[in-house]
Amino acid sequence: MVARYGYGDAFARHVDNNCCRGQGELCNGRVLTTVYYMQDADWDAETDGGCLRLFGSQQPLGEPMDTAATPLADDTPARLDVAPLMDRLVLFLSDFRCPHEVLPVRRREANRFATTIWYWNGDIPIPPWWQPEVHDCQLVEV
Ligand SMILES: O=C(O)CCC(=O)C(=O)O
Ligand SMILES: [Fe+2]
Repeated sequence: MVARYGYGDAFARHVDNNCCRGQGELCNGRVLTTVYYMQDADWDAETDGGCLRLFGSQQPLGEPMDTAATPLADDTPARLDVAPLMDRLVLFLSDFRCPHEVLPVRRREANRFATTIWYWNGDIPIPPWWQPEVHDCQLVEV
């Protein structure tokens, strides 16, 4: 998936696969998330925003898992802000262990481009409720 975030765009905190150790109603089979950033090389995260913010696990590790769809806790502190710098590749686990969000883009006229590829567990069928979302399908000149 290629995504373009313009001025003010953000992506609220979420996990890419709301799943606990392969179990749970909302499992969608995603195992590993890879994000590759492609915007202008002069992107300055301090002024332009758009960082990928990574949080700690949404459930304690090493304890019995609640495999029901788990609400995203909003009280765990951010672990790391990753600047979406040109040519940077970020990999993280898709499940409950890696909640994340995209902070708002703060520069007018800016385009934050990211290509996201999810590595899939082929044993898990794509659930009927999960359909790839199409957001803003304009072609953008770069
Ligand atoms: O663009 C990013 O940094 C992350 C995007 C993301 O979280 C997603 O597409 O699920
Ligand atoms: Fe995500």
